[in-house]
Amino acid sequence: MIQAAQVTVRYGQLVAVDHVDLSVAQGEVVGVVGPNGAGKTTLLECIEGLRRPDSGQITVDGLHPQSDRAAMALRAGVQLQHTAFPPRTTVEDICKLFAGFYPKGAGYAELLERFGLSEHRRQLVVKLSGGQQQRLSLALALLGEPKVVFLDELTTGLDPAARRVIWEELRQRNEAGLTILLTSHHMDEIEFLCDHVAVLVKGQIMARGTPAQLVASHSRESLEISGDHGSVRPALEAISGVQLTTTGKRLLVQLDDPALRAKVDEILARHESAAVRPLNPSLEDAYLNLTGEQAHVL
Ligand SMILES: Nc1ncnc2c1ncn2[C@@H]1O[C@H](COP(=O)(O)OP(=O)(O)OP(=O)(O)O)[C@@H](O)[C@H]1O
Repeated sequence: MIQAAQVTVRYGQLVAVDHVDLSVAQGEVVGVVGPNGAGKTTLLECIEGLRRPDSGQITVDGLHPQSDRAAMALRAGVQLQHTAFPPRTTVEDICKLFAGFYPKGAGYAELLERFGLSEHRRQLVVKLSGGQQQRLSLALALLGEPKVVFLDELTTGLDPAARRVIWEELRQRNEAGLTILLTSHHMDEIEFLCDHVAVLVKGQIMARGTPAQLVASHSRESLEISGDHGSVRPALEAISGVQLTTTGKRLLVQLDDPALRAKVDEILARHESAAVRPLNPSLEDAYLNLTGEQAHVL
């Protein structure tokens, strides 16, 4: 459905997207994750046809995103990271306007109901809360029953219940064949929705795979120690390959090699005042390890 080959975008001296290859099969859900400024939005804008890359080739369902714009608009739905709505329009006005763009766009009432916006249909769009505007922009992206949607920071600013509704809606549409390319900073969202993930750092893809593959290859065995961890710290620090991070009253212990666990356990057994909890490896751990340099800078 989406083929991007060697896509490069420069803003002056900055290479925001650097020879990126990305392919998304029909019916697949792919997430692009990465630190702020990694180039995710820029890459999506190129695939959506909103920005021309300096070099590289992109096709979406066999179309060229920029030269086949009219045909693209009928097949692809887009939710931008920020959407500016016209100031004097109501929710219903904007839905009617968008519905008019598509042959199958009339059924917006159901989408508004699904996304909890029915009661706001006569309200000015600019008076919606940030989360409500986000839900509206997602409803508008789905209005034309597209074959593929591009969702930039899908649920940023949404309350937990709204996130669940949106995840379920997308999952159902994906099961019915919708292809989804999204960006998100929420690893739980990526794990819930995505078949594949690409990790973008400084414009380059530095890892890709299923969420489970990324967890298996890039997360480290971790333990959390609460209680009296001050006394145990020096002994753990002395083990090469053990990383310690203090988070509030807790000590996070990460092992570069699972074989170090026996040594760590031996030390912990001598310090009974320290309460130990093993942490399940997660996509967030894998992400932080992959983008460690950026996490460190922050
Ligand atoms: N129009 C622009 N002109 C100049 N530089 C830009 C422009 N848009 C983005 N950039 C720069 O390009 C880099 C990539 O930005 P981009 O918005 O694609 O990152 P992102 O991964 O989407 O970030 P975020 O997670 O913060 O949304 C950043 O360093 C940004 O400052």
